Amino acid sequence: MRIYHSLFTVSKFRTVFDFGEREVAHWFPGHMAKGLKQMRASLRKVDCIIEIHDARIPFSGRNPLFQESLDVRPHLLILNKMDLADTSGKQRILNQLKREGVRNVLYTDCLRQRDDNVKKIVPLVTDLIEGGPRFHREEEGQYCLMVIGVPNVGKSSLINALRRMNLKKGKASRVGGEPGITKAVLTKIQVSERPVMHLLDTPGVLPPKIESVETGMKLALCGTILDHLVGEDVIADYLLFSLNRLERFGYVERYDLGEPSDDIQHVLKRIALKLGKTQRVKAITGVGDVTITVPNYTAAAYDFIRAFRKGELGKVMLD
Ligand SMILES: Nc1nc2c(ncn2[C@@H]2O[C@H](COP(=O)(O)OP(=O)(O)OP(=O)(O)O)[C@@H](O)[C@H]2O)c(=O)[nH]1
Repeated sequence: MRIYHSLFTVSKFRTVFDFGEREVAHWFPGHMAKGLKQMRASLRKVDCIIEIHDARIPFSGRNPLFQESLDVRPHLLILNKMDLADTSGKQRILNQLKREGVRNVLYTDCLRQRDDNVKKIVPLVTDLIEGGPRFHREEEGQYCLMVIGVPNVGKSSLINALRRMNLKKGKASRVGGEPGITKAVLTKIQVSERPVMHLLDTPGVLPPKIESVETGMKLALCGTILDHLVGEDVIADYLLFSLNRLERFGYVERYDLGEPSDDIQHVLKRIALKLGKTQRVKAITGVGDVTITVPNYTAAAYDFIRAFRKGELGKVMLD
C-alpha cells in the first residue's frame, strides 16, 4: 500500500466532524428497550453475565443499565469482531476499562472456526463464579450464564461459537424450561459438563447508550443502529473522516482515487463511477430533453460502508 505524505494529513483533512443539529433521541427505537424489564427478571437466575461489545468501540455505546445486577455477580466483557479492530493499543484500553471497574476482558472473533479466546470463556467464567459468593443460588450446583449486549455485536454468533466448541456437535441439546422465566428466555443450552454450565439461549438485547452524536455515529458505523435512522450519506462522511483521521488510506487504491480526499461527494462520485453505480436521468434543456448519466451517491455510500464493515478498508480503533 502506498504511504501518503503526512503533510497531506495535516493540511487537508478536517480535524473535527461537523455533526450539525442532529438529534440522537430517535436513533434507538423505543420498542427495543422493552426487553430490558424481561431481562432484569431473568438476570436474577444468572451466575455470570457475559457482556459482548464491538472491539472497535470498547467504550462507546456500552449500556450500564444492567449494572445494578452486576454488583452481585461476576461479569466478563467480550470485545468481539477483533478481526476488524486495530488492537495495537490494547493495553491502553485494558487499563482504562480496569479504572472503570471492568477487570475481566477477552477479545474474540466469533466467526473463526476455532478461536482460542472463545475456548477460554468457560474456564474463566468457572474461576470467576467459584472465586466469589453465589448469593441465593448456593444449593444449585449448576451455573447459568447470560449473554447481553447492544444489537449486532455478535451475541448470537458467540452463543453459536460456544456451542460449536464446547458441545462438539452441530446442534445444542436443549434443556427444559423453568417456570417463572419468560418464554423468550425459556431455553437453556448446556455449554460445559464439568462444571455443568448453561447459557440462556436468547441473548439480552440492550439499547445502546448514545451520550453524544459522535457516539451515535460510531455505533452507526459499526452497524449497531439502523442505517436509515442516521442516514447513509452522513455515515459515509463520518467513515471518510475517521479513515483519514486514523490514516487508513486503503480506500484510495480500492476506488482508484489517486490521492486521499476529505470531500465525501468527490469520493462517492468516484466510487459510483468505478463500480458502475450510475443512473440515467432525463434533463430538460433549452434545446430539448437529453438523457444524462449521474452517479448513484446512495449506492456508492452503501458500498463504502459495507466494505468498511467487512474489514476491507483496514482495521480501526474508533474510541
Ligand atoms: N467480522 C466479524 N463479524 C462478526 C463476528 N461476530 C459476529 N459477526 C457478524 O456480525 C453480525 C451480527 O452478528 P449476530 O451474532 O447476529 O449479532 P447479535 O448481537 O446477535 O445481533 P442482534 O440479534 O441484532 O442483537 C453478523 O453479520 C455476524 O456474521 C466477528 O467476530 N467478526
